Amino acid sequence: MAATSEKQNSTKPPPSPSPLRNSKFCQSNMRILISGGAGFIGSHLVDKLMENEKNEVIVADNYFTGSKENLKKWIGHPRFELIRHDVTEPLLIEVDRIYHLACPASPIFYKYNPVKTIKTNVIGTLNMLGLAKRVGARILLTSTSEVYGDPLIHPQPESYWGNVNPIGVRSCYDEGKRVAETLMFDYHRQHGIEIRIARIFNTYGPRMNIDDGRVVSNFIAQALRGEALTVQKPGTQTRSFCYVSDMVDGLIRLMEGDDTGPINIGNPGEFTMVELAETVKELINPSIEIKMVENTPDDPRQRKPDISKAKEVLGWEPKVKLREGLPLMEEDFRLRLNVPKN
Ligand SMILES: NC(=O)c1ccc[n+]([C@@H]2O[C@H](COP(=O)([O-])OP(=O)(O)OC[C@H]3O[C@@H](n4cnc5c(N)ncnc54)[C@H](O)[C@@H]3O)[C@@H](O)[C@H]2O)c1
Ligand SMILES: O=C(O)[C@H]1O[C@H](OP(=O)(O)OP(=O)(O)OC[C@H]2O[C@@H](n3ccc(=O)[nH]c3=O)[C@H](O)[C@@H]2O)[C@H](O)[C@@H](O)[C@@H]1O
Repeated sequence: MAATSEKQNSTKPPPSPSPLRNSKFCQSNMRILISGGAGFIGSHLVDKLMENEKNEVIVADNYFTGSKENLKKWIGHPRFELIRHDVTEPLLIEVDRIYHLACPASPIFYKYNPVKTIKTNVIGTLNMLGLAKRVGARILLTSTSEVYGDPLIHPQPESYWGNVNPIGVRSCYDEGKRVAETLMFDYHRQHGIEIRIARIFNTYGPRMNIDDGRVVSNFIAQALRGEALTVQKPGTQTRSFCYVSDMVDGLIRLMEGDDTGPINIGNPGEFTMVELAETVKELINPSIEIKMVENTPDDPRQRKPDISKAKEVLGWEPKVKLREGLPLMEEDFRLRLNVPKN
């Protein structure tokens, strides 16, 4: 069922930034924390933010699904810092912006330790909001299209409240992110914190873990290893795939814009899993087989973002089509799997 949410403005002014920000020891104009910055999207966000010499970037990550390898070109850089930190514990530092990404994203990994996943989403987000409140930082949460569950409205606008199973095996993630969104708005209304919420739709690109378990990385790795592509039944379920550079551009625009969100950020090009498998086969390895395998419970049957709001409010829309993005990811996977192109 669709429902329209009212714009929920805060009644309080935002807290003032720490006086330390004006101290002579502060060399950058903007000190930015990225929780989960050693992961797939986070490390691309680091690359983009480090291009600006006025930015100082701090990554806090527990390396559950991320790695130092993703950030190796920045380690030792004077404007970059990497901290081994679990967001379920408080973090005391001085920053102006917080991109809060920390959370395993692949279903295999978030279902591996569901209690930890929900703690990461709830306690982790509370800790990041507490930090934002203490230092007067603006905070962006990377929420997910999974807040729409198995959607009954298609494509999904931000006003749709979703169709989520609260006790299913995916709930640690999708209900966890829903609570994280609630916490963001409660801190905004109660304490005047400046918040931004992105609802990210399936994103792919170089640096995804090879055995991450998500569909695009699975298919590319399988095609390169000469293994059959595993389409989970029925294969007619759809997803909309966004290339990572478009995603990073959308996240930065959202952070620096005036709208709290939530705003859908994703590519509206929609494909069935059979169509995706056929495209990967055609582009990477035409001799490969496609085989149907069992699916997991509560797999959403369709997913496509309505991005009217992102276009209007952020002036953002994705540029990279699936057929352009897949070869860029293939190149990276070839290098890491050591499979040269013939
Ligand atoms: N990639 C997508 O398609 C997608 C879609 C929707 C939402 N998102 C969201 O975007 C964010 C990044 O996703 P990603 O694809 O880069 O995933 P990823 O798994 O590559 O990155 C997540 C990062 O968070 C870190 N992490 C996990 N738990 C942590 C904890 N308790 N403390 C500190 N660090 C922790 C991991 O080690 C990893 O570096 C996540 O919040 C995810 O929910 C991603
Ligand atoms: O974009 C989102 O909001 C969410 O999307 C994904 O969740 P999901 O769409 O289930 O991602 P995949 O595991 O890549 O599955 C996509 C589809 O591919 C299918 N699949 C997966 C793997 C595979 O080998 N074969 C296959 O057919 C699945 O059944 C599913 O229908 C992400 O993993 C979440 O982190 C993210 O929040």
